[in-house]
Amino acid sequence: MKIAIIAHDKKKDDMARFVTAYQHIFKLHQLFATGTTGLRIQNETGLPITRFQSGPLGGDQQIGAMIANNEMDLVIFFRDPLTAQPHEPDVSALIRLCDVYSVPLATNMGSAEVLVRGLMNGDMDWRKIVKKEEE
Ligand SMILES: O=C(CO)COP(=O)(O)O
Repeated sequence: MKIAIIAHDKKKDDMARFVTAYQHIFKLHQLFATGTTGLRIQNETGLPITRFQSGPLGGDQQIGAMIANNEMDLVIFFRDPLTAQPHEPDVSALIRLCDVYSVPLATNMGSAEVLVRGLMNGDMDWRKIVKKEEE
């Protein structure tokens, strides 16, 4: 599965801990991330990650493009709901595209736990069928 990992600055510590805790699962999948989040995760876990631009420089939109092309299976996006982001429209657009394409999205650690455990149990296998139908 292709998984996008994104965290706003105040949530990057949480994301680093989360990916480290579940690296036995993440290492079985293809990881993508916005620039700064990806670098941090790469440095802390050693997992291979395709990194896009930093979020404010277009990284959210690059991940959004993958969603629109049905190339992303799961998005884990630890948003900071207490800090205004200069690229808030990009953040909203990414979340909107997840809803448009029914791509599972976790915006906090509580829901991310459920999705990653679901991934481990094969609950996300329906994505393979969706992708085959598109071919
Ligand atoms: O701003 C972000 C998502 O909206 C995250 O971008 P970085 O991973 O580059 O900090």
